Amino acid sequence: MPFRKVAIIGLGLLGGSIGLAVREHLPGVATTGYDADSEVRERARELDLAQTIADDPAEAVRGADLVVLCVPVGAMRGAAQAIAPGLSEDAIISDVGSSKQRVGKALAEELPGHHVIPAHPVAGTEQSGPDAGFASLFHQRWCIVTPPEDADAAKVAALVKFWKSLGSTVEVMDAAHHDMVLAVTSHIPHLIAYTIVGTASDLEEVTRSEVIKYSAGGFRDFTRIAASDPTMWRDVFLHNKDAVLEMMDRFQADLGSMRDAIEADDGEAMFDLFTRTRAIRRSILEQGQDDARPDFGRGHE
Ligand SMILES: NC(=O)c1ccc[n+]([C@@H]2O[C@H](COP(=O)([O-])OP(=O)(O)OC[C@H]3O[C@@H](n4cnc5c(N)ncnc54)[C@H](O)[C@@H]3O)[C@@H](O)[C@H]2O)c1
Ligand SMILES: O=C(O)C(=O)C[C@]1(C(=O)O)C=C[C@@H](O)C=C1
Repeated sequence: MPFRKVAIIGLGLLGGSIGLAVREHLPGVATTGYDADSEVRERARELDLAQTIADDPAEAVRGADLVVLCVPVGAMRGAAQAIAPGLSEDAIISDVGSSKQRVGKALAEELPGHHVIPAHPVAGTEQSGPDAGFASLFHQRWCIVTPPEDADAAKVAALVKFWKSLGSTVEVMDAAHHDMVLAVTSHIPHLIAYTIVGTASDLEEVTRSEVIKYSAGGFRDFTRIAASDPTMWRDVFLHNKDAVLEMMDRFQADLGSMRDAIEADDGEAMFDLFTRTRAIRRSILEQGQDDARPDFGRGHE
């Protein structure tokens, strides 16, 4: 492994999981952690999420050859400013943020002359906080690395190797492309879940208790997604605004077409779409990229 010491800034679901995963998969690699919230630091010590938990961000990154920022995307710039005084010259500074263009720009602006290589493990749950982390989170999951054009190839290779060691399949991609793809596959689905659960709870004739009572089926899946962390997702929508708005326009147009099909009793249009979407789900299952993988979901519902 090209790294001797990994510093993790932000010790919630992602940061905690990285700490636990490094201990399991890379036992020779030292870990330090820091979180802006002193209660999270305390809990991280109890849970042993990293070998050392520092009370100061610059102290946490001192001597680290890989620093991974695991804070909400809106907090990345501030976290970069806070670690700057402690960074080694040849350290890689990466992150796990769900949107990449603005995060990459903020990190590059705050850390000129450093090796900034953003990344996004496409792995998570609706849970947050230090108790939510688990070592197998990244198993059989994509991790998308979005290096700037002038990135040092050896440093990119080292980061790719790190994520592979934690069980991920790695793809290197342009940040703008990442943001467009993830807007469709992750950000808009969360927006739809937040909206539909909000709509259901707002409806006067569907009381809150009935929403809970009858949510055993498909609606329950939406409520899981809609329970995701409000700070994280507010930041994602604001930081990937352009791609999210573009995809929302597409989605609204498609929703309008579906409305027209229902109004016109056009069963064929509906049947064709539902057949296509069923095939997509089946191909996802065939590729093994699903919650049905053996070590996922248990104990994290
Ligand atoms: N939750 C997911 O499913 C998921 C999946 C992939 C990527 N991500 C990304 O990972 C990042 C972290 O998400 P999470 O789910 O672990 O959130 P989380 O709420 O579980 O943890 C975030 C932690 O960051 C800390 N923090 C906030 N500002 C800080 C700062 N300036 N310095 C140090 N610590 C700070 C918070 O106190 C909190 O403990 C986000 O950027 C998110 O977009 C999340
Ligand atoms: O499974 C979930 O609960 C998730 O929402 C995980 C999920 C996703 O949309 O796939 C959420 C945000 C991330 O940036 C990566 C993964």
